[in-house]
Amino acid sequence: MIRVVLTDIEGTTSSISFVHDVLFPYASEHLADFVRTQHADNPLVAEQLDAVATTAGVDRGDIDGLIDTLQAWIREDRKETPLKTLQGLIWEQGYQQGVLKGHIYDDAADYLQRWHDRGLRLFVYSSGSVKAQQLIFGYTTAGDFTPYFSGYFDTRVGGKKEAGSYQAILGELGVEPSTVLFLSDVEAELEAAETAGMQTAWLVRDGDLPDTGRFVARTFSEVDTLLRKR
Ligand SMILES: CSCCC(=O)C(=O)COP(=O)(O)O
Ligand SMILES: [Mg+2]
Repeated sequence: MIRVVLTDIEGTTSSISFVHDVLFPYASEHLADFVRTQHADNPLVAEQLDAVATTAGVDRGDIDGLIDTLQAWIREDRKETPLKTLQGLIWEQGYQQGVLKGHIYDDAADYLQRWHDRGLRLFVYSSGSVKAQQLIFGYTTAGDFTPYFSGYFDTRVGGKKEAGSYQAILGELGVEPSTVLFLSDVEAELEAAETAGMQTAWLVRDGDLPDTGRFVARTFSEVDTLLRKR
């Protein structure tokens, strides 16, 4: 029986276009100013810049080079943990100023609440940092959804296409793998979760439905039919 729902964000609870056409451009626009004003005073920012310098082989004192690297990573949609941490800190300002409002599909909003109220435990696993996850769900156009979640996981447990990441999450949750349903729009992530023993549902929000042996759903309402059966 499924007792835990672990959900992806982009393409699953929230639209890809919100992330790519709103969040990423906002981070790109404010990155240089944010890094230049914060890099000396904020230890968390300094730590991320250390990691960018190491990963990219850029001199740590070359702030322009580090900013150029981060801008390239945003364009390439790289899931690098220091970029994701910095993006979360930059988006925080936008959400707090009311410039950003998180997108959540109506059906996701509806069923996250219903599943929580039915006693299922809900967790997030996204490439966005835990802070970014709490912000997108804390400041949605439909209100604050953070009370429904029991916890959040980001790339600090590992990449989303690696089975080891799901094993690490299972270790932290302390539950049987088959009691967890992982929701995502990316097949390689579903495969990794299945390797770790989780059940999965593939959210296909737009376009043709794939011909696959996996459970495929357009909406969380369709996922609910699976939850009620298993
Ligand atoms: C937490 S909102 C921003 C999402 C993000 O930065 C991203 O890269 C999308 O990753 P996901 O794993 O949710 O597809
Ligand atoms: Mg996704």
